[in-house]
Amino acid sequence: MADSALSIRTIDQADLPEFEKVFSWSFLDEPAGEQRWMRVLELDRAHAIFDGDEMVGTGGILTRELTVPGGAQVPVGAVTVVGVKPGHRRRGVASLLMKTQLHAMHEAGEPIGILWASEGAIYRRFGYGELASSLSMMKMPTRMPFHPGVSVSDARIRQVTREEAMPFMREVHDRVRRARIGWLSRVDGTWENHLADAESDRDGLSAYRYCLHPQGYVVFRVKHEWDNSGPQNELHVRELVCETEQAYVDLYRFLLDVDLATGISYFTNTDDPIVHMVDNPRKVRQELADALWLRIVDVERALPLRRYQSDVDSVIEVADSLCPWNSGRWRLTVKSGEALVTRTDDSADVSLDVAALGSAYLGGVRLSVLRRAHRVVEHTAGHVDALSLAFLGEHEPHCPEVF
Ligand SMILES: CC(=O)SCCNC(=O)CCNC(=O)[C@H](O)C(C)(C)COP(=O)(O)OP(=O)(O)OC[C@H]1O[C@@H](n2cnc3c(N)ncnc32)[C@H](O)[C@@H]1OP(=O)(O)O
Repeated sequence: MADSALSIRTIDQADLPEFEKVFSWSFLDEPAGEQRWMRVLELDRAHAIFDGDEMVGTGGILTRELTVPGGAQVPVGAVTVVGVKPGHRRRGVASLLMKTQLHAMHEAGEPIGILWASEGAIYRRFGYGELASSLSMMKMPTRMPFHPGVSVSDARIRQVTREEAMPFMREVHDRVRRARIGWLSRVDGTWENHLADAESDRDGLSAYRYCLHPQGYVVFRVKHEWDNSGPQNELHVRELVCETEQAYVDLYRFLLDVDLATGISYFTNTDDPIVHMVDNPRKVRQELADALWLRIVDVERALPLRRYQSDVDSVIEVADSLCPWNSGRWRLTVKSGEALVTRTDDSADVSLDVAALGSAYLGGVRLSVLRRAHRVVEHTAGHVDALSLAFLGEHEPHCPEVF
C-alpha cells in the first residue's frame, strides 16, 4: 500500500552521510564512512525517499554499457544500493523508488535496466526478469590432466604486482567485454570494488595474486590450509579473462598445476569450457545461481538492439503496469538476424509479462520454458518455439561483477 506522505528526490553531497546510514542499516551493516558502493555512486542518479523530513529509503542508478547478443553495447541503468529503513518497510517506499528509476532510465534513453537481487522474491513485480544471466559456482581439484586433444602452448605466465597488472587487465577486459553477452563497461570505481583488497575484504584469504598471459589474465586469492597430510591450499579465482581460446587453456593449466594447492573454486559462466577440457568432467562440481535480473524499459528500442538466431514474424502482447509505453501488441519481424519492431492492432500470437521478456532478452532463459511455467501464453501454435530459438544468444550470458 503506497504511503502518500512519501516524497523522492535525487541527492547531493550533503545527503551522503544520511544516505549511507539508511542504506547500511537496511543491509544490517554499520555506516563506515567511505563505503565501497560510494566509489561508483552517481549523485544525480541516486534517489532518497523521505517520510516527511526523515530519509527512509535509498537507491542508485549506475550508467553502464551492456553487451547483448550480436555484440552491440547497449546503454543500461544498473540499479544498486536499494534499501529501506527496517521500520518503514511494506509501505511502498521501494515501489516509489522503482517507478521513479524506470522513468529516469526511460528519459535518459536507457532501454534496459539491470540489477543483482538480494532476495529472489522482490523484483519480478517491478518487471525485472530472473536469470537473465546465471553463474556457476564451480569447484574442482587441482592436478587434473586435460583430455588428450587439449594442447597447452609454451606462452609464459608471469605473476606480477597489482600495479603492474592493472593497465594490462583494463585493456584486455575492455576488449573482451565487447564480445561477451552480459558483460559491462567498467569505471575506475568498478575496478576498485571488484578487486578490493583491504584486509577486511579478504575474509581470511590471501591478498590477490595477479598472473598475466600474453592474451589474458587471472586474479585469485589463496585460502591457506596445511594439515598432517600436507598442504590443502585452495585457489579462489576472482576473474579469468582471455582474448583467445588458447589463453584460456593455458591459464587453466597454470591454475591446475600450482604447487601446494589442492583445489580451485571460481564463480564462472555456465558454459565455461573447463568441464570439457579435463579428463574427468565429473570432478568439476557446479552449482547454479541467478545473477543479472533484466528489465526491458523500452520494448520498442530494446528488441532491435540485439541480433537474433533465426527469422520470425510474431505479434507479441506485452503487459507492463509500470511502464505503460511498453504495454500492448508489437510485431517482431526478424530477417537475417535483424529485428524490426512496430506497434500493431493485429491479434497476438504470444502474450507475456515484461519480466518474462527480460528473462529471455540475453538468451539465458528460453521462452518455451517460460511457457511451461505459465509465464508465456501461446495463442498461435509454433510461435513460442520459433521465438525461443530466435532469442538464443551465441553463448550463454554471464556477468562477472556485482555492482
Ligand atoms: C539491487 C539492490 O540493491 S538489491 C538490495 C535490496 N535491499 C535489501 O535487500 C535490503 C533489505 N530490504 C529492504 O530494504 C526492503 O525490504 C526492500 C527494499 C527489499 C523492499 O522495500 P519496501 O519499501 O518494503 O517495499 P514495498 O513496500 O514497496 O513493497 C512492494 C511489494 O513488494 C513486496 N516485497 C518487498 N520486499 C519484499 C521481500 N524482501 N520479499 C518478498 N516480498 C517483498 C511487498 O510485500 C509489496 O507487495 P504488495 O505490492 O503485494 O503489497
